[in-house]
Amino acid sequence: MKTVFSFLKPYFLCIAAALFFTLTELAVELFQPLLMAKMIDDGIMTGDLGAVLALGAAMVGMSLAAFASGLLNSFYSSHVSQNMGYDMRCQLFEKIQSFAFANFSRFPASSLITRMTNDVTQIQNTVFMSLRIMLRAPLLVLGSVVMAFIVNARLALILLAVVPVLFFILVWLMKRAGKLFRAVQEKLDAVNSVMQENLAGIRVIKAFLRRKHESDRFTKASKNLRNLTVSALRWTELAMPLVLLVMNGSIIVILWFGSFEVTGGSASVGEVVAIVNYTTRMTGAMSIFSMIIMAFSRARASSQRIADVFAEEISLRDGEESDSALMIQQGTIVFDSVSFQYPETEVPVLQNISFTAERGERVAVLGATGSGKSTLFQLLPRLYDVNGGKILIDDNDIRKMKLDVLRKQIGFVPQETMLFTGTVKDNIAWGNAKATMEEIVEAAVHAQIHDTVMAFPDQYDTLLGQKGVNLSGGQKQRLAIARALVRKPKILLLDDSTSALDVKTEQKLLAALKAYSCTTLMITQKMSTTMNADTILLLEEGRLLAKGSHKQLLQDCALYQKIYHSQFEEEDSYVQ
Ligand SMILES: Nc1ncnc2c1ncn2[C@@H]1O[C@H](COP(=O)(O)OP(=O)(O)OP(=O)(O)O)[C@@H](O)[C@H]1O
Repeated sequence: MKTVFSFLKPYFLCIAAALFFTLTELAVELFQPLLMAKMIDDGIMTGDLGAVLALGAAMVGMSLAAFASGLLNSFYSSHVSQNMGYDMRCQLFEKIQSFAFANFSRFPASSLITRMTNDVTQIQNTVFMSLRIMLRAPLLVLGSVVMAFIVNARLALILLAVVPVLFFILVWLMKRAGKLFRAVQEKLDAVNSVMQENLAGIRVIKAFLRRKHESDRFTKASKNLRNLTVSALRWTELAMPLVLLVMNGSIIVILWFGSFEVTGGSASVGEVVAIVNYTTRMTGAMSIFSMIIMAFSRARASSQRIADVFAEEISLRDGEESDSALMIQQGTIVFDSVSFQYPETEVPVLQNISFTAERGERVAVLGATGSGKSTLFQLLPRLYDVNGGKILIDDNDIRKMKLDVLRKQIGFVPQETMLFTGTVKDNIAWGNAKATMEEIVEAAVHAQIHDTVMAFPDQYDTLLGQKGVNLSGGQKQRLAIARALVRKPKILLLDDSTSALDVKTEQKLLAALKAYSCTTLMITQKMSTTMNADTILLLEEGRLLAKGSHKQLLQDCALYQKIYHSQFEEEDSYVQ
């Protein structure tokens, strides 16, 4: 719970106010039975109407004070819990944003979503309850025992014997349930994960008629969640009946001994009534306490899960040089004996890759599927760091550059196009928040999407659905390219980003890119694209098999010749 306490620190004064009003409310509650006893013994038993009225008026006044204190306590409790939850979510979001790709392999997206939503809510609810009633419950129990001693010490001894035993049983239950609730939250992650995959892949699921299969997967995950929650709740639900049994038993014992005390003259009727009243209040408080145990044990588990995210060490260090000399001026890229393997795998994905891409050069990256092309691209904006060798941009090792500086000047169009809910304009400007409308249109024109956008009913204000569902594959790709171009990048990375474009549109797009004089690396499978590149890198199983111009490779590289002939023969056979 250390994490929760650190988030509560800024609200120290509000917490103090909430506790103050809890104590006021509690003081009134504890004095009420005392006044009642006095009213019975000094007013009702003696027939003194004046005393009854005076004590009655005092009781009404105190009840109003308790009401006002309760309201103010609620106000401060919700202020603290909601703001603390807000702070926690914002800081979690910031932390997750700073995660490197390797960190995400330890925290799947579904689990991070549960942590940011459900886990924070569990903590918020518990903080609210704690400030509102949790403190009140143990204090009411303690206060009741003390007041019972003031009223009649002999009868109060019964309570003193019962309360500690009950308290230890409740704490034991809480610890046991806590472990189970951590597992419950993990099962909730699993349900969210299935749900997330289903929503993202709904088209494939329908197309492959896999609804039944997916329903079964969801049912299985939900059943696991239900079963574990039920076993966790069994422990916590044991608490309430246990409290009621023990406390009601205590009342019977108090009445039994009380009757002897009253007969023997060592206790008054009012005293016995007051002690029974305190015991009833304690029963209520203990019942609330047992209910809160469930929330508390769950919040402990949630707090640990949130602490795990905060404790996660970011596996990618930001460069320390803020020197403007380390800005990208030219965009010359040097890969110097670069090797790389993913953190979770044993096998190197790239081995000893060396090449240079001069300013404004167009480099085509070619290779079989799984040969490491996308991985090579991900190393440039430092989505991962190299394991061996180094990457230089304008002679600066990219690990020394500030991540912001580096990424700002790279236009990256990943293989899987990612668009956001919003307008076409918003989606292009996403690449450069400061872009003017002219710059947005200019980028769209160069990306060959402007005419298509102008044909939409609302043109640049046309709303795109989630992930751009209302666009074709080629339209999405061109919008993603426009988003990269609006940054006016020094380096442009196109990861198979023109695969859905016809040859004519692709050629127009490549010609338009000349206006940017950026160094362009493009992964492609199309010979028509490769032929126009200044340099071609041919990858095979993570190694750089050949590099050179189309002419050179066609002369010297057997694999390149094979790819070339296979594609052109294929095209010829289509023509025939
Ligand atoms: N996040 C990852 N974690 C572990 N291994 C990965 C990860 N991403 C890719 N790989 C592995 O790295 C190798 C290279 O993958 P990469 O995506 O770079 O290939 P590619 O040449 O771009 O393939 P394609 O043309 O199919 O996109 C593959 O064997 C792949 O299984």
